[in-house]
Amino acid sequence: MGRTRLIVALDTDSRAQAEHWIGAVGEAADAFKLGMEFAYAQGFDAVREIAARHNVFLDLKLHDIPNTVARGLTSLTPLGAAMLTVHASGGAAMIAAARAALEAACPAGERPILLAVTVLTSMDAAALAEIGVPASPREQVVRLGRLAVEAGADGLVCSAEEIAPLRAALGEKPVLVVPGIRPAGADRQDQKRVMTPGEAARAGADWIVVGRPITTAADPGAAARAIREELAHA
Ligand SMILES: O=c1ccn([C@@H]2O[C@H](COP(=O)(O)O)[C@@H](O)[C@H]2O)c(=O)[nH]1
Repeated sequence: MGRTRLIVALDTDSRAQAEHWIGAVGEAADAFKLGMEFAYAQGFDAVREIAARHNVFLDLKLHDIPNTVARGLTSLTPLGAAMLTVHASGGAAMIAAARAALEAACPAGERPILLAVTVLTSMDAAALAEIGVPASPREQVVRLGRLAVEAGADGLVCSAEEIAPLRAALGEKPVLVVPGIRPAGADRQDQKRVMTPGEAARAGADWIVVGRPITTAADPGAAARAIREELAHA
């Protein structure tokens, strides 16, 4: 097995569906992602219960003024998630406040990994231009990635296309978590910046995040195991 680990995104509003996917995928997943859809529908007790049994990436993408993000993260830490997200575009002060809040809320060495989402993998250059950003996704990801890591983020969420430029700019230390993963021939759906699991692994992803290619498969367990095989042989 290479260094790249698999996070399966449990994008559902149903606890029963999430538990079914967890059971089907089993040890093929290194972690499970819970996001807005699950947390808003099922509440944080359900998140806590799953995090007590599994490695959980709680992807709520906080984006607000520094004080509000800091206090929000403080409230999330008792849930036991291993990784939490904020938007890098919230700025350096917000990210620094997020890091300080996690350090204050958790014993040394036990805090969740703080990840900053750079440019959503559903966005291309045209989508960035629409919001007034006259840069390529690659340029914007490196700009925001540098800002976030210098402000205290432990890692970044980016597409596989930006792994090499981020490593060149920031070295090996930041944890790179990579959604926008599609097995060869799979539908991109709303994702714009995509690569296959093997390509992302060869590019140096620490983690890949895969949702619908696994959860909508006829056999989610087999789909997850096939991705693990691809990672192992990358
Ligand atoms: O830039 C981002 C940040 C987060 N995500 C999340 O990853 C999964 C991807 O799901 P797929 O079904 O494999 O497309 C999903 O939970 C997103 O919220 C992302 O895609 N891009």
